[in-house]
Amino acid sequence: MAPTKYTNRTIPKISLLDFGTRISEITAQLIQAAETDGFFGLVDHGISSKEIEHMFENSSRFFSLPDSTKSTVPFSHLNAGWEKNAQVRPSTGMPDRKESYQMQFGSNMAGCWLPESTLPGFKDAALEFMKKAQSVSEKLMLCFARGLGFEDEYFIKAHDVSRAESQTVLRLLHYFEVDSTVPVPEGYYRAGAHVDWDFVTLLFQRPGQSGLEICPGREASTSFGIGDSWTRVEPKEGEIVCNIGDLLMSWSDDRFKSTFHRVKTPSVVGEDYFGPRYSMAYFNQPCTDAVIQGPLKKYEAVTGREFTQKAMNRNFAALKAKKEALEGVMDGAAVAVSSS
Ligand SMILES: O=C(O)CCC(=O)C(=O)O
Ligand SMILES: [Fe+2]
Repeated sequence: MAPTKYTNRTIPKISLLDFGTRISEITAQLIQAAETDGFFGLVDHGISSKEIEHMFENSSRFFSLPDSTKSTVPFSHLNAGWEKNAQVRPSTGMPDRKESYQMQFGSNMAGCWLPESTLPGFKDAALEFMKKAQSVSEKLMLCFARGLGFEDEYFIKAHDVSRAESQTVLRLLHYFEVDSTVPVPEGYYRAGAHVDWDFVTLLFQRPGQSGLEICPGREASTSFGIGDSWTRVEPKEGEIVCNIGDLLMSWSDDRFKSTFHRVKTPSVVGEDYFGPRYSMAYFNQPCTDAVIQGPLKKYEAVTGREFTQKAMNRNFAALKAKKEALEGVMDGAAVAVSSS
């Protein structure tokens, strides 16, 4: 693979400790991070390392089931369910080397949960963890609302997970172990470079299972950050890595930056991590009927449903262009387009 240029950048670390009394200070830090890097690490957020690890154990339980069982809850056009080697990124034109399982709170999950007898306790544990991730997300939403001059509850209402219109997703990810003796073909990524389409993503990683890389800022970026200088983000126990998605970028009239990121396929022995990588991404998606427009009205108002549809269409168009450029390489590959 062509060598990547790396730069050491410090990603802002933001503590949510004493949220009620420190809210102004936290808001200022979040706005600063959102305007510059588009990425930040959250600590003292109220989800313990034990709770995160417990959800990772549930994730491993799910992924260690046979494919024939997981395939009974396949990925659906409602952005829920299981896929394997099927998410093709426009940046690479190749399927990510991974499997993932997406869960939502409401009826979009109909037929996408495994029976209790197959995976006892899993659904309850997942929903409980999702509620915790939601409560952290709502703190961020309150601060972003204040920073943009909206009323405090504005974004929280637009992402109400108790409503049937909710589209918010927890994605469990499993990247397969890589054989260090086999050279990595050009263009292979565990997850190809992309931006997320959501409001803000909360990413949970397991210490030691590295590979996440980010390319901060947006204006100066080349297409998908290829050729730009990247920064590795090492997983730290208890820390949630957050990134601004396209939705918040648009809802802030481009004041906040949605940022390219990817997961490298390990290739350098002694430097990269070749073992399996598990991560979990909580994508804050707008309710289908939420109306999205920034305070400066830079973009036309759209609903949450239209925003998601447009993002999917853009992704499909970019993918089609990439496929045509790579004619033949992609024949027969199934395509899953989802939250990122
Ligand atoms: O696994 C990771 O660290 C990144 C996952 C990601 O960016 C995504 O699924 O959108
Ligand atoms: Fe992502």
